[in-house]
Amino acid sequence: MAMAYRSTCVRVHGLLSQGFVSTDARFKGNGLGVLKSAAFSPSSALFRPLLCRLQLEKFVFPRTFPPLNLRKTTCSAGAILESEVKDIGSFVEVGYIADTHGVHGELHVYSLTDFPQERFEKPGKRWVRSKIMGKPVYEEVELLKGREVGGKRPSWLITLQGFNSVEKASDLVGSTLLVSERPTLNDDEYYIPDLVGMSVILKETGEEIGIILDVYNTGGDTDLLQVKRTDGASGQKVWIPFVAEIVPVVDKERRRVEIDPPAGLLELNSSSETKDEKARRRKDVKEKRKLRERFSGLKKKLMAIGQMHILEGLSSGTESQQQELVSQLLSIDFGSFHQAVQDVLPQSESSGRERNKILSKPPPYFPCANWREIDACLEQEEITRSGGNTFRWWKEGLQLIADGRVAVVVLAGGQSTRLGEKGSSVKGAIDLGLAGGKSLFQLQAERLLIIQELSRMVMHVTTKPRIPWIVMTSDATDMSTRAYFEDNKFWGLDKSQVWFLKQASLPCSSMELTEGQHRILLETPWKVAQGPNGNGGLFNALSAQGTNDRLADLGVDYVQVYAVDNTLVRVADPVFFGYTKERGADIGVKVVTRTSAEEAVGVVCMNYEMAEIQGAKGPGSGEYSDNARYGVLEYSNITESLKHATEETEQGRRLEFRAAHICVNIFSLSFLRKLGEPEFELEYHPAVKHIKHVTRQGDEWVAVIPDRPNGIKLERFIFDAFKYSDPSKVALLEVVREEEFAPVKNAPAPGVLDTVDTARRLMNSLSKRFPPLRPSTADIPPTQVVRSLNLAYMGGHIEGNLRDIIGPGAQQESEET
Ligand SMILES: CC(=O)N[C@H]1[C@@H](OP(=O)(O)O)O[C@H](CO)[C@@H](O)[C@@H]1O
Repeated sequence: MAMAYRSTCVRVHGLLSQGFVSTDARFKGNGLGVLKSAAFSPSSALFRPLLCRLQLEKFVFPRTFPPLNLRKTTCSAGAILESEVKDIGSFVEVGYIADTHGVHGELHVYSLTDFPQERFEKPGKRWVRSKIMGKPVYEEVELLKGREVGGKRPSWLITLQGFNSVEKASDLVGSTLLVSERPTLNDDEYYIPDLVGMSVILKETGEEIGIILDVYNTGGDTDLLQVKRTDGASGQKVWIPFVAEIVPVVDKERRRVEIDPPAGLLELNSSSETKDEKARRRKDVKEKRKLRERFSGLKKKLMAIGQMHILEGLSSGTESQQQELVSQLLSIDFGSFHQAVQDVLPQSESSGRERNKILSKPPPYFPCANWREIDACLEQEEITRSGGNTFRWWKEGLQLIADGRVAVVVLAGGQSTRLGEKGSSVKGAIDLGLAGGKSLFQLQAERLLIIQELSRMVMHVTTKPRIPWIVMTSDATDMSTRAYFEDNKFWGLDKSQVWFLKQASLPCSSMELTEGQHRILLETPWKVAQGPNGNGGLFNALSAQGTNDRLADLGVDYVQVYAVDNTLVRVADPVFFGYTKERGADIGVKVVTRTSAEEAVGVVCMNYEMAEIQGAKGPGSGEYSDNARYGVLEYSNITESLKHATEETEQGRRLEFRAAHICVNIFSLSFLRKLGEPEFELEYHPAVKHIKHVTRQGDEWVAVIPDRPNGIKLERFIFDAFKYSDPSKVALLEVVREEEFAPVKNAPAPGVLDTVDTARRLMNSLSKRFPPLRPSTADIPPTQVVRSLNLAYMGGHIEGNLRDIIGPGAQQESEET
C-alpha cells in the first residue's frame, strides 16, 4: 500500500485502505535531492558585495520629497543568486512568510507542506528565497523553533537564528521558506516526483501499458496512480490503486512499476475515469472562470481609480507570492478606499471654508469625580451609607456590573508606529518595566478581575460577574494579540469572556500625487501596505460582526471603550458607568485638564453650525445656532488660535479649551446600534505617517525606509460619533489626570512625554499612595477587603498572584456553583 507525498513520498503496504497522499509543495511536484554546500560556485562569495553595491547604486531618490534613508540590508551577506545554485530542483517550498509577529522577530508562515511539524518546529537548516532587483536570491537560515497558531489557513510562527527583531524579520516578509532535504522515508514510502514519469508494466506479460502522470488521493486512505496509456488504448487515462496487491513492484532504479491489476480494472477505470475527469475538468474550468471574472472586475476597478501599478508584482516572483497578491487584492474593499480618499481630498482643500462654518466653544459645566470620597466611606466601613456623588455612582456602577449590564472594549488595532522599531506590533504586550514584567493587557485584565470581585462582594451576588472584554484588533495585530492572550492564559479571566473583534484595514497611499492620484503603497511587490481604519472603525466592526446583537442577547446596556495605551485606565469603571446611567446619557466622556497648549491630546468642545443661523455674522459675532453638537478638536487638526486660546478666571489665566479627551468613553448599546446604520457612517481623516514600502524602478524593486512622514493612512475617529447624539445625552466627567491618564505613545527619548518611562513613573508614584494589596487580605473583615481591592483597582500595587487574593477565576467559580 502506498504513502504518497507530492514531491515527497508514496508508501506501499497492506491493502486498499491504507495509503494516503500528502504534499510538501502542493502545487509543484518539484524533484528533490540533498543540497550540498559544494553545489554553489566559489564565485558566489565574490558576487555578494557586488550585488549589495549594485543595489545601492540603483537606488533612486524619490523626486517629490527630500532624500530618504533607504534600506541597505536587503541583501544579506549569506545570500546567493539563483544562478549560483547548481541543483535548483532540489529545493522544496514549504511555506510562505506572510508577516512578522510580536517584538522578537518571530515570523508568521503559511504552510505549503504536509510535514509542518518537521518543517516548522524541528530546529535545523532551512532556506529562504526572496527577490532582489527582480532576481531570485537564496539564503540559508537556521530554524530555532516554531509553533502552530490557529486560523483559517494552516500557519506557524517560527524563529530564525539572527532574526531577533521586527526590523530584521520584516526583511523576510514576502519570501518563500524552502527545505533542501526530504524527510527520511520508510522502505514502502515514495516521493511523488520520483514516481511521476515511471513506466507502468504488466507484471504478467512484461508489456508497458503507460506512464505515471501523477498521484492523487481522493480523500480516502488509498493513493491512486494516474496512468496515461501508451499501448493500444493510447491517450486514455486509467486510475490504479497504489496498493501492494495491485502494484507489487516499485523499481526506483529502473524507473518502473509492475502492476498486477484484477480483471477488468484497466477497462473499468478507463471509462468511469473519463467521466470523473470530465466532471473535475468542468469544475476546474468553472472555478478558473469565476476567478478570472473577479480578477478582471478588480482590474477594471483599479484602472478606474488609477491604481494599476499594484499589479506589477504579477510579472515577477514565485507562484505563491503571486497567489498571495491576488488573494489579498481580491479581499480589499477598493470601493471604500476610493471613497475614503475622496473624503479626505476635498476636506483638506476646503478646510479653511469648513472651519468658517463651525464655531467651536468649550463644553458647558461638567462634574469631577472625587475618588477620595469612596475610600473615606469604605474606611469607615459604611458601604451602605449614601455618601456623595462619586460614592453613589460607584455603587450604581457595581450594581450594573453585578447585573451583567456592562461590557468593555479595548481599542488595540493600532500599529504602534510612533513607538519606533523597538515597539511591539502588539502595544498591549509592551513590557512596561514594572515589577513582575506586567504589560498593559495584564494590568487591564487584573483591573477587570478586581472589579468583578468587588461587584460580587459589595452587591452580594453568588456568582462572580463576567464582564465581556472585547479586544478590537486589526490585520496588523490580530494574530499576535490572540497568541499573546493564549500564552498568558488570559491572566485568569474566563476565556469565554474575551471576544476578539477585528477592525477593517484600508490601503495606505503616498503623500504626494502621481498623475493626480495618491498612489497605493506596496509593502513588498506582492503585498499592498494596509493600515487599520482608525479607532472609529469600531462601530462598523461591532455591527457587521454581530457583536452588538451578542451584547443585546446578554442584556448589556453600556459599553466602556478605551485605548489600549493608557496604563492607568480604570477598566469597567463603576463610577463612570453609574454616572452615565444617572445622567441618562448615550455617551459618557472622561476628560482631564489639559496641561499645556502643546499637549498632544484632542480637546472636547461644542460645535455650533454658523451656516444655519439667519443673518449670523460669523465666528466672533456672538451669534450661533442652538443645534450645537459635541465634538473633539483633535491635536492634529486644531487651529493654532483655538489651541492657545486662554480665558481669565478668579484663579488666573487658563486654557479656554481644557477638557482633554483621554479616549475613555462609554456608549449605550442602543447608540452603538444606531452607529451601525449606513447614514451614521463616520468620515475619514488622513493620518500622515512613516510608511516603509517598495517601489518599482525599471526592472527593479527598491525598498524605501522613510525618515520623515511619507504616506497617508485613512482613519476614522471614534469621537466623530459624538455629533450623532443629542447634546443632552452626552455626559462629560472630569477625572484626576495623575490617577487615570498615563499613555504610552512614543519611543523613550530625553524630554519626550508619553513613553513607557513616563508612564511607569506615573504608575509608581500613584501606587505608592496606597497600601499594597497582599494575599493576607484574605484574613481581614470583608469591608476591609473591599477597601483594599478598591485601592488596588485605583492603581495600588498588587503583591504576588492576584488569584491567590481573589480566588479562582469566574469560570471555575461558575462551574462550582
Ligand atoms: C482619534 C482619537 O481617538 N484620538 C485620541 C487618541 O490619540 P492618538 O494619538 O490617536 O492615540 O488618544 C488621545 C489620548 O491619549 C486623545 O487625546 C486623542 O483625541
